[in-house]
Amino acid sequence: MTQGKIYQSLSGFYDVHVGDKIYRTRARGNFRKRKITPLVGDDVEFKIKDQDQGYILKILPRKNSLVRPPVANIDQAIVATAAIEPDFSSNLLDRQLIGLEISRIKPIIYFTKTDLLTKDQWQRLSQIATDYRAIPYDVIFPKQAFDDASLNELRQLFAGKENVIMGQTGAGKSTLLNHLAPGLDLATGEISAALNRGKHTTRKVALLNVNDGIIADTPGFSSYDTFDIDYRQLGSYFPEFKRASVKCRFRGCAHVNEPGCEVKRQVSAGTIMTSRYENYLQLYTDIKNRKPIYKK
Ligand SMILES: Nc1nc2c(ncn2[C@@H]2O[C@H](COP(=O)(O)OP(=O)(O)OP(=O)(O)O)[C@@H](O)[C@H]2O)c(=O)[nH]1
Ligand SMILES: [Zn+2]
Repeated sequence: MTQGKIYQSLSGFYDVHVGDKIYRTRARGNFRKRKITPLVGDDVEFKIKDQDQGYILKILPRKNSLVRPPVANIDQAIVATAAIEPDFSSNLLDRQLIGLEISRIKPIIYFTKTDLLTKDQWQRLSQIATDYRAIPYDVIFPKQAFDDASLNELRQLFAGKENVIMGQTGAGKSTLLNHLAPGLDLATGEISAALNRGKHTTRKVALLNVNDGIIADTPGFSSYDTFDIDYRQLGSYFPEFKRASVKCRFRGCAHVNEPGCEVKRQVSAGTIMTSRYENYLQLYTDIKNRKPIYKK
């Protein structure tokens, strides 16, 4: 039996890396019966069949896993966030951040396409970056597209870790990775102007070795599922709400209609972003009113 890590998954095959060697494996039939799908990032035990082929026998316990993108054992996530083209969406960013908080994966927000901003847009977006930094999140807002300072900051943050890069289709994930590690030469796509939708250049999830770290490039997405959490827990996935809530008058304050709510006070005072609070209320209502999922 040999141990390795799944770097890539394609049509039922899993490429398992052991040092420099790659084995093309399949999962054994009983995984399917037990409804277990191996994920990119999984550490597995497998049996070598021929020289470079094999069967996965066992998936080792996962530290964590994400549904979208489907990866396992991730330390931190680079959230590629378009400043423009497509327009910055605080709702999309906050949803990604909440998903990561739920999975206990550290987010790093990287703004792309800051070079395309007009002066006014630049001021608005760089203020937004500052506000996210205060939450606090690691935020990289490049002065020039792919300047050395931003790339080096990112390289330092992800060295020695297992990372994932995520973000809306067309956000610039593959382009960013190509700048980080020019040897990768990943395909990138022009955004279709007519549809204003990305072309979905990246079709699969794959791990790449980049500057002493591992990174998963992932396909973009256009929508998000709602989260599998209790609506009363939602506030705890907003670090700045969680911090403020110790000063709310009521324990278990939902920060909606309660008097003496510190979160609402800080929204009025401008120390909590209004957009974050609005996104919170919207999600809170969505999750609260969600139809129960009946198990068959
Ligand atoms: N001006 C500018 N263009 C960028 C930047 N980043 C990406 N682009 C362009 O945006 C388009 C989409 O970039 P991709 O890297 O393919 O985007 P992606 O997020 O990997 O997209 P999917 O693979 O579909 O998920 C390409 O035409 C890139 O050249 C940037 O910082 N500045
Ligand atoms: Zn409150």
